[in-house]
Amino acid sequence: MAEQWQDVLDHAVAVAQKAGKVGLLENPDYFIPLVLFIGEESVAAGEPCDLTDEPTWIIDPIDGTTNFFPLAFLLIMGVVYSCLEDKMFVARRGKGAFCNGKQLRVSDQKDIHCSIVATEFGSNRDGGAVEKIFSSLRKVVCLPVHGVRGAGSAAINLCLVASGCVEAYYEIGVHVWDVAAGALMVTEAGGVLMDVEGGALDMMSRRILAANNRHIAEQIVGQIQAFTPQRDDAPPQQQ
Ligand SMILES: O=P(O)(O)O[C@H]1[C@H](O)[C@@H](O)[C@H](O)[C@@H](O)[C@@H]1O
Ligand SMILES: [Mg+2]
Ligand SMILES: [Mg+2]
Repeated sequence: MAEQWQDVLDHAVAVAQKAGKVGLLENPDYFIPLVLFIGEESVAAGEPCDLTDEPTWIIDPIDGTTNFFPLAFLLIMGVVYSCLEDKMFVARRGKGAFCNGKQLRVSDQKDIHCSIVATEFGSNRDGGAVEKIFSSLRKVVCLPVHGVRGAGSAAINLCLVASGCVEAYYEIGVHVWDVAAGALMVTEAGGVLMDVEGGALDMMSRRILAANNRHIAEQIVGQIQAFTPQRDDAPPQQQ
C-alpha cells in the first residue's frame, strides 16, 4: 500500500514539474485515475466542492495567478512547485516535508518581536472586510513583529512557514485549493495550523493561520479581527 502512495506522489511531482514548464495542465485526466477531484476551475464551472472521506485531489493549477503550481492529495500528500525558483516542495503525511529533496523544518523562534509574519490582502473588496484586513495587519505590525511579508500566493506563504523563512502566515478569504497542499507542508515540517480565532482549522472555512509553534500562533490570533466569508462547501446561492 505504502508503495502505491509513493507512486502516486512521484506521478504528482512529475505532473507539477511539467505543468510548471508549460504553464498549463495539458491533460487534466492525469489527476482522476482513482479519486475525487476539487479544483478552482471546476468549482468555478459549477462542480461541487464537497470534502468526503474518499481520496480527493485538491488542485489549484496556478496559485498567486502567476507562477505557481500547487496541488494536494488531502491529508496524505501535497505538492507545490514554485517554477520561477525551480523549487519542488513535497510533503507526505508522517514522512516529512522536503524542498528539492532537502528536509524542511519550521523556525525555532519563540519571540513574536523577532518573528516575520506573512499575509495577503486577498481578493475581497467589500469595504467591511477590507477594513478588518487592514486593522488586523496594523495590530500585528504593532505587536510589534520584526517584519511582514507576502509572496502573493497562499501555497508559497505556507511553504515559507514550513521552510523556516517566516514564522507565521494568516489569511481570511483563501479557498481549500489555495491551502491544502501547503498546510500539509507546515505540519510535516513541525508547525501548527489553526483557525484565525484560535480554534481547530476548518479547511472549508476559508480562514487559516499557520505558524512555527502554538505560542507564536496564539499571539497573532489575539490581533486578528476575524470575519466569515462564504464557506467553500456552502450550497449554491439561490438566484
Ligand atoms: O491566484 P489564486 O489561485 O486565485 O489564489 C490566490 C487567491 O486568489 C488570493 O485571494 C489569495 O490572497 C492568494 O493568497 C491566493 O494564493
Ligand atoms: Mg489559488
Ligand atoms: Mg488559482
